[in-house]
Amino acid sequence: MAFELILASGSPRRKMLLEQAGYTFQVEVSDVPEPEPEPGVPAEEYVTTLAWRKARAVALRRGRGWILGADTTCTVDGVCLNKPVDRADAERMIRLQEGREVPVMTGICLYHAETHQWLGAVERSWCRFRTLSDSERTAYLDSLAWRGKAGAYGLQDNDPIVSLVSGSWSNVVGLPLERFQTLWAWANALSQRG
Ligand SMILES: Cc1cn([C@H]2C[C@H](O)[C@@H](COP(=O)(O)OP(=O)(O)OP(=O)(O)O)O2)c(=O)[nH]c1=O
Repeated sequence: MAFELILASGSPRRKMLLEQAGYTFQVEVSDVPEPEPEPGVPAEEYVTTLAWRKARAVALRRGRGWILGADTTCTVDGVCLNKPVDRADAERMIRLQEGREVPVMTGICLYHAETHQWLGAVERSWCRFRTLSDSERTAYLDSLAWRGKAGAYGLQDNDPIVSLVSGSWSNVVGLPLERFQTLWAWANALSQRG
């Protein structure tokens, strides 16, 4: 028997990934605040904490089912690059990443609304950002393709400015499907045990 799954996310990429992987689920956006990490907080801890908060917020509202929260960030020299707030912020992020290999982390949390049991995981992949000419950078910023995406880019957009070097593709795009599959199997086993 499959248990109820709710995706606590407004990310169209997370919904797409979960649908393409064949899961049946509903969507309810958490809308929890996403403050920048405190100095010294490792990116892994930051994304897993936010994933937990997103899942828990929806769990407390709904009161039943398994709730999936996730959070994605890119890091450069330990600094998290989240979703750019505007064009200048996107440019700052792109300049920081150009010519470098950048780790991308997604934390996920499955939170059971009835028992308050939860399972968490974090995945890391590496992307390479090409060095851009001034006109390429301007054209990219003009395209607005950076909007709503951590690190100001979308690997799924197949733009040659970014390529996957190692690790999971789905992790970069917002949901590490391999990790999720394992957590979901655990969640189902927990629910079956009662
Ligand atoms: C690095 C990268 C991120 N992203 C996206 C995935 C996430 O939607 C977003 C990171 O922001 P998040 O804060 O993780 O997620 P979100 O605000 O979009 O959705 P919610 O909090 O409701 O779950 O960046 C891509 O689509 N492609 C990429 O290559």
